[in-house]
Amino acid sequence: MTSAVPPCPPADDRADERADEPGGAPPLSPGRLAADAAQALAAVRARTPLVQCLTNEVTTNLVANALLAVGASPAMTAVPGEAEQLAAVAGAVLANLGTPGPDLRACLEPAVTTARRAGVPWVLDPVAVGVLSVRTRLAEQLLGARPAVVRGNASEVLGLAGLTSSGRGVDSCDAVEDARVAAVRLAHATGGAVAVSGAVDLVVAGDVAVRVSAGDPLLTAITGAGCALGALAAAFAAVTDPLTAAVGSSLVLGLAAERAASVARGPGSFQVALLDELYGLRPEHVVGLGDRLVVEPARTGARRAATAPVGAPA
Ligand SMILES: Nc1ncnc2c1ncn2[C@@H]1O[C@H](COP(=O)(O)OP(=O)(O)O)[C@@H](O)[C@H]1O
Ligand SMILES: Cc1ncsc1CCOP(=O)(O)O
Repeated sequence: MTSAVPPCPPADDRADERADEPGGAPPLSPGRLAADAAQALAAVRARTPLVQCLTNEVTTNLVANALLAVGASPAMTAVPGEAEQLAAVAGAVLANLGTPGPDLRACLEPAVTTARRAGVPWVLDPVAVGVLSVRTRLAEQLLGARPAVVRGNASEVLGLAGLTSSGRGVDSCDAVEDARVAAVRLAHATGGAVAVSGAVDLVVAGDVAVRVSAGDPLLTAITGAGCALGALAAAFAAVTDPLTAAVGSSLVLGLAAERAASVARGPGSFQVALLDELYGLRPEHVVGLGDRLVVEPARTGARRAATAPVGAPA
């Protein structure tokens, strides 16, 4: 593919050091972030942002339904020649590389380039990047159009940053904390947020990192939980800044999953209940979730395992 996307600027290596300097601590508090996330959920419900989804063939239905459940308006449009028309007027664009066939590949670059130029935030979900070569090259090219949010599992984020990963297909075999340095570098290169999903999600934006403890292991027993998270991040990015979008979408999906798991009998009923819980979630359920968040300088704890408990009641 010839690239119309401007090259990604080199990673700001000194940024890693600056994050450790005195005064580098983030001014954000967990309570403030949770309140911002709640406000963003309210804004999604009030404004019904159009989310253009250039996404995979496996999980498109779950992704569309998850977006509808939080109040966004999904459009699964991947027709070469017209994708960029929608990108110019959408609230946000999702670029998910799960099944990057010829049509999707032909749509992605024009759509994200158009979105970038139009000031429309877009989200990159680098499914299986680092494992498979075509999509890895594609993702690297798309990065130049500076996604507001990159959302991937640890192996995908490592692979996208060009670091060694041990992903297996679409699944991660790496620990979230092991992708922290990769997330920091990508966040500095794009100027946006990078969300590494796992038992405890890690969101990095600039010199700030946020660990989000929410979710349930049943999310890993259905296909599309990660895709749904990327889509929710796009819906949130349409109404708020990248950091709040990434943290807010992680909190919302995680909380809905915990509630769904408490009534589910297995993955099938869990998926149905997950949509019900997303639909029923209100800003007042999210506003007090500051205790699920740890805010820290991005490089702090790079060698520490993420051990915050998951599944605690809201
Ligand atoms: N062990 C776990 N416990 C709780 N939540 C999890 C766990 N693993 C993943 N999640 C959640 O599942 C969602 C999808 O993450 P993940 O499985 O890493 O994505 P992917 O499907 O891209 O591999 C995220 O919201 C994440 O927080
Ligand atoms: C199974 C599969 N194969 C190609 S895309 C896809 C969906 C991956 O979805 P998720 O990573 O969100 O579970």
